[in-house]
Amino acid sequence: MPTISNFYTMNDASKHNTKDDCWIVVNGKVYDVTQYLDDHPGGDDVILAATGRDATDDFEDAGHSKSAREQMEEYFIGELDTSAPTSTDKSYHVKFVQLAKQYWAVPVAAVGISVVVGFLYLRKK
Ligand code: HEM
Repeated sequence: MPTISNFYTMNDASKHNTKDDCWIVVNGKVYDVTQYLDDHPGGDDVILAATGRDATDDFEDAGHSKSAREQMEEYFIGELDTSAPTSTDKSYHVKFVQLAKQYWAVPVAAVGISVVVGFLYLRKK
């Protein structure tokens, strides 16, 4: 029987980063491990620290057993949607708007100073 999978972006997953609501992303899959945090032999802190990002390396580095990997599937809730832009993959116009928002004061200050200097210069004449 075909299974229909949910898709979540990294942004969606990163909103679930507390002890009462905790999702992790490992190997392109999203897991809701809220109910498992207290039972995790490696402690809840390591899992909480791995939220909001790809936790594959941390998960693999811990050398999880086959049974740990099987147990993990109980918490599977969907696949990672990699088609959505992430914070490290922004289109040029998004970057431009962000920079414009961040640095709008620079051209405004330059124009303001020029106007004041021009005004003072004209008054001296
Ligand atoms: C649903 C997800 C997870 C499950 C079911 C799970 C399960 C387990 C289990 C059963 C162990 C005991 C050793 C073993 O049998 O391999 C373990 C150990 C450990 N886990 Fe996880 N784990 C999960 C996610 C994670 C994540 C995301 C991390 C790191 C960010 C992590 C870090 C560790 C560490 C560091 C240990 C070693 C503890 C020690 O040896 O003292 N685990 N985990």
